[in-house]
Amino acid sequence: MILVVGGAGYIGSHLVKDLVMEEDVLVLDNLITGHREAIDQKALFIHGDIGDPFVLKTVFKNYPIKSVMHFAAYSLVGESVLDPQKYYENNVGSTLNLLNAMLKHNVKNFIFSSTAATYGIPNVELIDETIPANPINPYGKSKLMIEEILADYASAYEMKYTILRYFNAAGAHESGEIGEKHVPETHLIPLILQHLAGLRKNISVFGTDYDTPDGTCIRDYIHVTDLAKAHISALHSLLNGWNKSAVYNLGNGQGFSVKEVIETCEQVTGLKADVVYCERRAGDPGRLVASAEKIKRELGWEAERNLEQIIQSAWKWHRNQKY
Ligand SMILES: NC(=O)c1ccc[n+]([C@@H]2O[C@H](COP(=O)([O-])OP(=O)(O)OC[C@H]3O[C@@H](n4cnc5c(N)ncnc54)[C@H](O)[C@@H]3O)[C@@H](O)[C@H]2O)c1
Ligand SMILES: O=c1ccn([C@@H]2O[C@H](COP(=O)(O)OP(=O)(O)O[C@H]3O[C@H](CO)[C@H](O)[C@H](O)[C@H]3O)[C@@H](O)[C@H]2O)c(=O)[nH]1
Repeated sequence: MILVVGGAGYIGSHLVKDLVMEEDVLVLDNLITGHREAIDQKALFIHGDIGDPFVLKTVFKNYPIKSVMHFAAYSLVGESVLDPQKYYENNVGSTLNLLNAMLKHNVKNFIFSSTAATYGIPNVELIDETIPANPINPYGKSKLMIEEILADYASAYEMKYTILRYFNAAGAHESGEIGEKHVPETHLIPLILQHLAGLRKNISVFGTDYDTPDGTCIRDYIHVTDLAKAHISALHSLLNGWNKSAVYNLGNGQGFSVKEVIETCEQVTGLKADVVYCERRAGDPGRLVASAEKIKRELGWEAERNLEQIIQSAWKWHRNQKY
């Protein structure tokens, strides 16, 4: 059985929907930002918090967990600057509880949701895993702290881990049943689509003076189903002992500016966006694009869906929402 912590959230619920096809899955989630109805019915669900040692004891004593996938975290960069305590408590403190409970119950395989925010503002075209981590906000730092703890736990306690540093997750499940539902929503693609669906007056572009061809920020958007598939590859590799502990970027290797994303949303939907140009948002690097060559080389995974397919799947889901 695989324990998916945070499996009621956006990315976790997409992974669960695919993973239940091949494994028994137990979801542990406190539903603080997740949604009960997003959890596939074939998965078991425990409503609880990894900060609670009793919950962890119950889970690890009563279920034959062979591996843990850990999606649970707070992940709003701006909020992490205003309230770092909240981020270090949950993303570091509670995650440490989880790791220690795993050790106590002799569960040694761990897959961790990390982020491109660990790189900070690297001044390179393509970011590969040799670029030194240098996070510039408490969110990115909280993720890097766990990465470092994992390296120490792996050498001291034979824990095996895969760290997956996602770039910009987007898109929805092909079934149209689940999609990106953050409250509040801060991510670019869902905000544009909510605007085009008539739920927001306009879409803001944060900054037009970046050192990029059209002056707006460039990001690497990766389909949530491609992310789910990478987790399943990582799981196979850990369970079959194919690979050592490792850190991998997950991206498409292609960058799109904010303006290009808006244009692609317009093309996909056939609707015209009302765009408002604003000041830069604090802490946004101008360009973040992954090299995902390492995971392709070592695990054979690569992203299969492009920006247009990401937006098409997201739009299919948005149109069915009753807000
Ligand atoms: N969305 C992105 O673009 C992106 C990019 C890089 C990394 N990530 C990371 O991926 C992971 C998932 O992101 P998401 O967008 O699906 O977020 P999300 O908020 O939708 O999902 C997080 C889930 O974890 C649960 N949770 C939080 N704290 C918990 C706790 N202490 N105990 C139990 N459950 C808890 C929440 O209720 C929620 O269901 C996060 O770790 C995030 O930092 C996301
Ligand atoms: O209304 C908006 C919202 C966003 N943007 C811009 O669109 C780009 C993408 O912004 P998102 O908020 O969608 O995503 P981020 O790149 O800020 O952050 C995402 O990727 C990061 C790593 O790169 C972290 O992991 C983080 O958790 C995850 O949400 C940025 O340039 C942002 O300035 C706008 O112009 N207008």
